[in-house]
Amino acid sequence: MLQPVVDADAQLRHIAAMVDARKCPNPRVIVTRELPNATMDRLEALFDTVNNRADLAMSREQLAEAMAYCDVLVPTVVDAIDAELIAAAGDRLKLIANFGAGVNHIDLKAARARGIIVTNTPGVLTEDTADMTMALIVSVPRRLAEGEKLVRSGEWKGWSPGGMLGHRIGGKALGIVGMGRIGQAVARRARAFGLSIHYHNRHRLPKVVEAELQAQWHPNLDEMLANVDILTIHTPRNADSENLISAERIGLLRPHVYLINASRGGIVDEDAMIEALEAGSLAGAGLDVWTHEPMIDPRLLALPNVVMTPHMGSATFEGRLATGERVMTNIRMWADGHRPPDQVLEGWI
Ligand SMILES: NC(=O)c1ccc[n+]([C@@H]2O[C@H](COP(=O)([O-])OP(=O)(O)OC[C@H]3O[C@@H](n4cnc5c(N)ncnc54)[C@H](O)[C@@H]3O)[C@@H](O)[C@H]2O)c1
Ligand SMILES: O=C(O)[C@H](O)CO
Repeated sequence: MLQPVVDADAQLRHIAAMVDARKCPNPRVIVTRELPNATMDRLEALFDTVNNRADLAMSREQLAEAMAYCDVLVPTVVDAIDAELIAAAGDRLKLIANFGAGVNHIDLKAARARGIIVTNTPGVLTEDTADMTMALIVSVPRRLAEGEKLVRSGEWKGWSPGGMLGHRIGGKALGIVGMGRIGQAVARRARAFGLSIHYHNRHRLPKVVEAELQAQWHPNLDEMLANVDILTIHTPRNADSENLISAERIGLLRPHVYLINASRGGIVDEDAMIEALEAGSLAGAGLDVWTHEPMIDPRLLALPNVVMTPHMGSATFEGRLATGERVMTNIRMWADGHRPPDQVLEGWI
């Protein structure tokens, strides 16, 4: 008779002990930046939390100190959690529960090498960011910022047939690069504005979703770029999307095209985009994110056909509270010994 290779009871005891070891009933949580009061209060009620109650990002030294003494770090997009900081983190640090969807400021590979789980907050910011993107899609061709500036200047002389003419968006072709949550939410809005939807994504969407969005898949990004009137970017910034909209690809866009980016700086070659705008080979841009945030290339400030917002795509009171809840769910699930629902893995985001 075959003998079992391992004693099943012993194996179960071993698994139970491992789960217990992972349970962390009252983890020390350090939050790097002031969050909504309700979120900070709940974090303090639920965990052994140290909130940074200042609306100032931590210095690198403060981050290193925090990472030496906590079980869970709650950073935001402005905290560069690079390989060096992760390598120097204390043994206690087991979870980085990011307050936000994008995690390009965290070195996922280095975190995995140290056995540190990283989570984000997908879904709760989707509609707000799509609203802001849609606002940029409308604002740039219709010259909203220029019009607002004219009224404020006191220089407006009244209505005229040729005054403030822009371009209609209805009937135009919208190209969406990155058709995930936000890309799809933008597509829904854009359909209502009469735009036709074209998309390029790492994976093709299920036929039923394509049908609902009336979206046409373009496996070849270059081919899509050469045929759209408005281009909007919604991929995360990752190894594959870095400089995805390169100088060469900007060169494929027709001169009447508007480029919108509410995803991340670094995906679009900002220098090449500015040169195209200055040369008139790109009609305009709507930008919520920047290559060197919060520094803005001064050449952009001089361009009237660029609408600029300060990384505020997800900035709603409701969205911030929901983001906080998502962070707490991830911490609670992890502390109870489960896999947190929003774990992100390098190569999957
Ligand atoms: N401006 C803001 O305030 C704000 C707010 C929220 C999110 N964001 C940004 O938006 C990004 C997208 O968020 P989401 O919730 O839609 O993410 P998501 O994961 O739901 O969707 C991303 C999509 O991009 C695709 N993708 C990834 N890399 C690609 C590549 N190289 N080429 C083509 N497709 C690629 C993925 O397959 C996925 O379908 C976030 O990562 C974040 O950087 C910005
Ligand atoms: O990615 C996000 O959630 C926003 O850009 C803020 O981090």
